[in-house]
Amino acid sequence: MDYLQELWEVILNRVKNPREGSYTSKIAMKGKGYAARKVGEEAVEVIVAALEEGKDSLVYEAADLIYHLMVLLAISGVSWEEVVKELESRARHRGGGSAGSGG
Ligand SMILES: N=c1c2ncn([C@@H]3O[C@H](COP(=O)(O)OP(=O)(O)OP(=O)(O)O)[C@@H](O)[C@H]3O)c2ncn1[C@@H]1O[C@H](COP(=O)(O)O)[C@@H](O)[C@H]1O
Repeated sequence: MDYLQELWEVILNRVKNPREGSYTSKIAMKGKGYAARKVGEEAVEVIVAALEEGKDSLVYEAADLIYHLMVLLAISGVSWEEVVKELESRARHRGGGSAGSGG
C-alpha cells in the first residue's frame, strides 16, 4: 500500500472515530467550513512557497495541503479512491499512460 493510501485510512478513521489528541479529529469536530478554510490557507502557503521561498518550504507546504485536502474529503464523504479514479480516468480519456512528458 502506498503511503498516501495509508494516510487516507488513518485520517478516515480519525474522522469516524474521534480520538483525544488527534489533530484530524479536532478539525473534523470544528466542521466542514473550518476544514475548507484550512485547505484555502494551506493552498495560499503553497503559492507563497513556490513563488518566494525555497524548495524545502514548497515540499513542507505541499505536504500540509495534501493532508488538509484529505481531511476535507473525509469530512465531505468523498473517498481518496474516488479522486484517484477520476485522475486515472482523465489519463485514459487523453490516451496517455502513467508517465507523461512532464513540464
Ligand atoms: N500528516 C499529517 C499532518 N500534516 C500536517 N498536520 C497538521 O496540520 C497543522 C498545519 O499547521 P497550521 O499551522 O496551519 O495549523 P495549527 O496552527 O497547528 O492548527 P489550527 O489551530 O490552525 O488548526 C499542524 O498542526 C500539523 O501538525 C498534520 N497532522 C497529522 N498528520 C497525520 O495524520 C495522521 C493522524 O494524525 P492525528 O489526527 O494527529 O492522530 C497521522 O498519520 C499524522 O502523521
